[in-house]
Amino acid sequence: MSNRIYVAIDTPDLARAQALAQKVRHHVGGLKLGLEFFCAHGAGGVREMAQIGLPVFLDLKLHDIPNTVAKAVQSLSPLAPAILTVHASGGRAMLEDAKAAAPTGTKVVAVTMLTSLDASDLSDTGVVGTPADHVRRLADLAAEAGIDGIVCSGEEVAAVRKAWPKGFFVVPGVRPADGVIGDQKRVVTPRAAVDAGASILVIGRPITQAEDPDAAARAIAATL
Ligand SMILES: O=c1ccn([C@@H]2O[C@H](COP(=O)(O)O)[C@@H](O)[C@H]2O)c(=O)[nH]1
Repeated sequence: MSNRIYVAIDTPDLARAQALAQKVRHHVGGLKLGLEFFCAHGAGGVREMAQIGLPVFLDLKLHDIPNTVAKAVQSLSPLAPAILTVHASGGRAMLEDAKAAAPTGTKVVAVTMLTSLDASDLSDTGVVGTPADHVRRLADLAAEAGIDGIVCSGEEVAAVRKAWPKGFFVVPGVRPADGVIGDQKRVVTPRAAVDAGASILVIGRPITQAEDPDAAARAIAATL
């Protein structure tokens, strides 16, 4: 893949989202639209952003009973996103039904453990074991369910790729060495994520909050 960076366009403002995407379009490989954007603009907003000409990653992290998730995936199908997320913890049947409902060209990837969580957060939710154990368990489940790949942090991706060489690994929680970490907890640099086996990197604020987003995207791309 020529450019592994998907820029997270996290804003409810359509004009700002379009302007940001236009600014960085030559130095990223795709646009990631999440809940903040989708709740404000829905399918129409996604279509507007698709006109920029980059692959669209719809990061809606669907998580519900299998029938509801499958119907949601069907409703999103006309948008033909390049990538769509569901939560791995929705379980085997939900993952299987989500994949079955998705268009052929859409990669369905399962979020394992959010990069904003650490070992202590995991324990707060009653999960026993380390983040690496938890991610590995959910990655195995996703692979068995026929999902295309997973979302995990750069700290786990090498181990899961070893067990699932053909998987598609999405890594958010990516920060340049001098970057502001903010609410993320399991963080690696862009270079470290790629070296560990990330298929694509999701990078938001280090680009979108930079004084010059295009220069920030270009500088990160140059490290890869
Ligand atoms: O585990 C996850 C899953 C998704 N995300 C999303 O990625 C971006 C990261 O934005 P930054 O500004 O680079 O922190 C954001 O849209 C999240 O919803 C994640 O961070 N971690």
